[in-house]
Amino acid sequence: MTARIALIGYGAIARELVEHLAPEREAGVVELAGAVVRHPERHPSPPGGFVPIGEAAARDLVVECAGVAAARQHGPALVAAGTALLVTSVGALADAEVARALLGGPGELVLTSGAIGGLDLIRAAAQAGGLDRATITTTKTASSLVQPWMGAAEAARIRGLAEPELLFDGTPAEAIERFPGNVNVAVALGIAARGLGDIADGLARVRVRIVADPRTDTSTHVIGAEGSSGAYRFEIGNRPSRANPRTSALTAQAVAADVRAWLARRGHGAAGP
Ligand SMILES: NC(=O)C1=CN([C@@H]2O[C@H](COP(=O)(O)OP(=O)(O)OC[C@H]3O[C@@H](n4cnc5c(N)ncnc54)[C@H](O)[C@@H]3O)[C@@H](O)[C@H]2O)C=CC1
Ligand SMILES: O=C([O-])CC(=O)C(=O)O
Repeated sequence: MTARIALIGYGAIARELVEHLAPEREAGVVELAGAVVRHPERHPSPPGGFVPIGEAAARDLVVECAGVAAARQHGPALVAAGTALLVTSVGALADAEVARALLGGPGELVLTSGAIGGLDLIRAAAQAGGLDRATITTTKTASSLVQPWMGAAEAARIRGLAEPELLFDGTPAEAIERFPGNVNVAVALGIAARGLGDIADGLARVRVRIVADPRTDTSTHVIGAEGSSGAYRFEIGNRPSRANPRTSALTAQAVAADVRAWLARRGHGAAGP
């Protein structure tokens, strides 16, 4: 049986996902059946063409790869309509009301680990009460951290940095509001660290640092965690996406793996463990 999948967003992640899913499309396991975007005229044509969100809701799976604001705008109604939703902009769940709606069903919600890893360990330790605190230090090229809310002078200063600079040190909720396209991974870490409690409990255990590095060509996430389960450190050095330097290329690869796991769960095809 063919699974019909719609995309929200048709930027770097969505287009790379289309390429990664070529084997499943050729085998007839997946049909990419349209993309929802705000400005079709600014995009190349996606497989299945541009569709309104109401049409996307009728697909077997909707994959959001459009941003935190788009996930908050469209996600709750899709899940309420019973549509399965795979969210890339995991930072959307830093808002408690949005998180409640997304986790409340009846549609299935899948959250990607995206540009990081090690969340299985963090989840297991936290659920056992063995994780007290975690940190994530995200380092990216200076220009990829410039945000629309920064003044022109601040943006130019960051683009012109000669040395690495700490741009942010605080909570995941604050980090995702200020850098929505850069630190969804910090909220994903907080969700894994929730243990058996609320997402807010997990987010409260995480401290986020964002570093602009004018000399790097890698997007790095260094995760530390500790508690009675042990002390852990993961260092992830990702190649940035060619199409969007804010985004690690691993993200679309992770989403493709999530789609394959979802297909296997729904009996649409085989996926390895
Ligand atoms: N979980 C993770 O590890 C990661 C998550 N992300 C998330 O994925 C998002 C997308 O990343 P990219 O593909 O690199 O961005 P991009 O900027 O290349 O593409 C974004 C696409 O979404 C569309 N879009 C924006 N707002 C929309 C809306 N309200 N409704 C419909 N379409 C809308 C844009 O027109 C564009 O087609 C990021 O903004 C970020 O939130 C990105 C990297 C890693
Ligand atoms: O792709 C990355 O390295 C991380 C990222 O942008 C995000 O989490 O939003």
